[in-house]
Amino acid sequence: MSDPQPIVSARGLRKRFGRNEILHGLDFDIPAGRIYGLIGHNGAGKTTTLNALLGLTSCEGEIRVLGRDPFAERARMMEDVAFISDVASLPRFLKVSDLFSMLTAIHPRFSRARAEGFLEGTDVKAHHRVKHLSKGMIAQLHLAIVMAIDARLLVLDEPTLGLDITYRKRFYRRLLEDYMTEDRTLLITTHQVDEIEFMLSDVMFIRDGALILHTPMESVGQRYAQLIAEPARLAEAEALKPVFTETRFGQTVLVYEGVPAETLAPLGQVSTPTLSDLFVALMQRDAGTTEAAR
Ligand SMILES: Nc1ncnc2c1ncn2[C@@H]1O[C@H](COP(=O)(O)OP(=O)(O)OP(=O)(O)O)[C@@H](O)[C@H]1O
Repeated sequence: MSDPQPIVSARGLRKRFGRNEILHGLDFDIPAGRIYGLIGHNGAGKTTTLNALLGLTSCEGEIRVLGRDPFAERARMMEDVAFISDVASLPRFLKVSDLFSMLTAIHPRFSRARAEGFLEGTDVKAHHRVKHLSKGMIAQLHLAIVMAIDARLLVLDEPTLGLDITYRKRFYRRLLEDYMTEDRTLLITTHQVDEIEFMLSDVMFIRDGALILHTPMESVGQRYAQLIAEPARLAEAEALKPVFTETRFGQTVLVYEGVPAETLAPLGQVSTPTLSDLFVALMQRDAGTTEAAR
């Protein structure tokens, strides 16, 4: 059963480092059972947002995770949360078996048997030291640890950094097929938007510390349309006020918000923008013309 209470709830979330305001008052809810992508450029505030909801940094405004204040009740909250930053974050000097012992000691919902079961048939053995594993083997170990933690909220910050495309794809497929249930919620940040688009239920775009898009994936196609304009109809296409225009290989590509596909169809080839196309379009749009989705 999905929980009607949001798993994460933020109101007016602000973060300052000295005189620099990094997060400018974020408002959002993440309901249970959803797979959220938090997407933004370098320095946009993704990690700071994750740190705020993991209780790793104090913030102004209000934030609740699983009904708790993450900063004040971090230990209790983390019993139901799994967080892994990037694959390089595993302690390199430990043997795999020692790592599992450590995790057994520190995480009440870590199942050693499940992690070991997951590694059966891979090249990663209990006696291996992390520092002697290849990046691909580390990815398998990383995934085994993630899958062995029975968490209600799983937070992944650039989880596949440095991995080749095969391992990245495998990582996400196993996560989706073998881990996700309607009682679990996943929040993931990555720069490789195309690779997670297939699994997301919702997306948030963050730019310069502000949410400029927060929407379920199914409504992206209702709100946005992309047009490759026929050259003869370009002036008409531009008159419909695209949010973004770009020339690619001699073709003019325009992205629209709130313009029906039927209106655009006579002017060229219409499609729903991919998440990466939408990201480029909305990130380059003037800051004053964007607005959060809900
Ligand atoms: N401890 C800190 N002290 C001062 N400024 C900081 C600190 N941590 C982050 N920042 C600044 O806050 C801004 C947001 O950083 P953050 O790490 O949240 O971005 P990000 O979206 O995760 O970027 P990336 O994709 O590069 O990881 C950056 O300008 C960064 O320089």
